[in-house]
Amino acid sequence: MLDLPLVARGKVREVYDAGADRLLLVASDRISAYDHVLPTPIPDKGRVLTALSVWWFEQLTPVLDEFGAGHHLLSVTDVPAEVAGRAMLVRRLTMLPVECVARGYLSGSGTVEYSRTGSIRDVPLPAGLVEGSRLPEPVFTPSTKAEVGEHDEAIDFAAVVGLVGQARAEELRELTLALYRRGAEIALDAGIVLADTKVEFGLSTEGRLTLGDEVLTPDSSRFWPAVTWSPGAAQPSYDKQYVRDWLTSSGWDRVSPPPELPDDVVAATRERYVTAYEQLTGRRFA
Ligand SMILES: Nc1ncnc(-c2cnn(Cc3cccc(F)c3)c2)c1Cl
Repeated sequence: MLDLPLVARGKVREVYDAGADRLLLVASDRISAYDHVLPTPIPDKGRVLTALSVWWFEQLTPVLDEFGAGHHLLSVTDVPAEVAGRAMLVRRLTMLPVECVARGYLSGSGTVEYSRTGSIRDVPLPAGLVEGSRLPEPVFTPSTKAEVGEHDEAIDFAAVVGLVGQARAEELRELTLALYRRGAEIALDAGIVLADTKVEFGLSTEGRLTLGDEVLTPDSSRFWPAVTWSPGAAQPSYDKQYVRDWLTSSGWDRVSPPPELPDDVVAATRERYVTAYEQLTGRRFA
């Protein structure tokens, strides 16, 4: 354990107080599936997802610049040795109470909402869309942060205005959609469909809108292999499908504590994370 005060613990990540208006975001090798954290770690998952976040911060800086916004990353080397490579030293922000989600494809809760209302939030959609369909335009589908372990609660744009004011709400929507569009374009060039993503923003001590948290990772986004994309059914997850399929085949009831993963599923899943990183960034994962 790090000798820093723990600020927050998620399913697969922790946040520590690094003093002087700084935090340490640590990504573990834990993997979650069907809302359960599995007992078997995926070696290097934390390091791959941290390296991917760092790379996305670099790729998305031009978009942030357009909006006069910044990002919170300070360093990945100025971190304790025991978490080297899987920790980000970041500026402490005053986080805005909105989970900013952009969807470019219909899936999960989006499909449920669409099948009930023919739209997603306040955005009417054409008829005939199915699970996995690409949306005519990406849609901003915000939610409020739930307590740890709970699901985020979908909210509409008016509720975002209520939380952060009209101008800030419009800024969050436009910036979230711009970041998603740029990320989806880069990902598709690398053979990965970025179906949706969740980003979080905060205000820096100077009051500047700042992109926080992790960015465009397979844990904060739906990654689908482009080659298997076929609307009409649930799309296979780029990184978690081996785990999901094995858990289903194991007979696990999805309620009792999940079973250990076999070595071959662990190895194949590790390879998916490494391959996603190398395909997206064009860099070898060390
Ligand atoms: N730059 C920032 N300033 C202030 N607060 C945060 C912050 C706090 N929590 N989270 C979400 C989270 C990230 C990882 C592990 C968790 F358990 C929870 C983000 C950040 Cl990133």
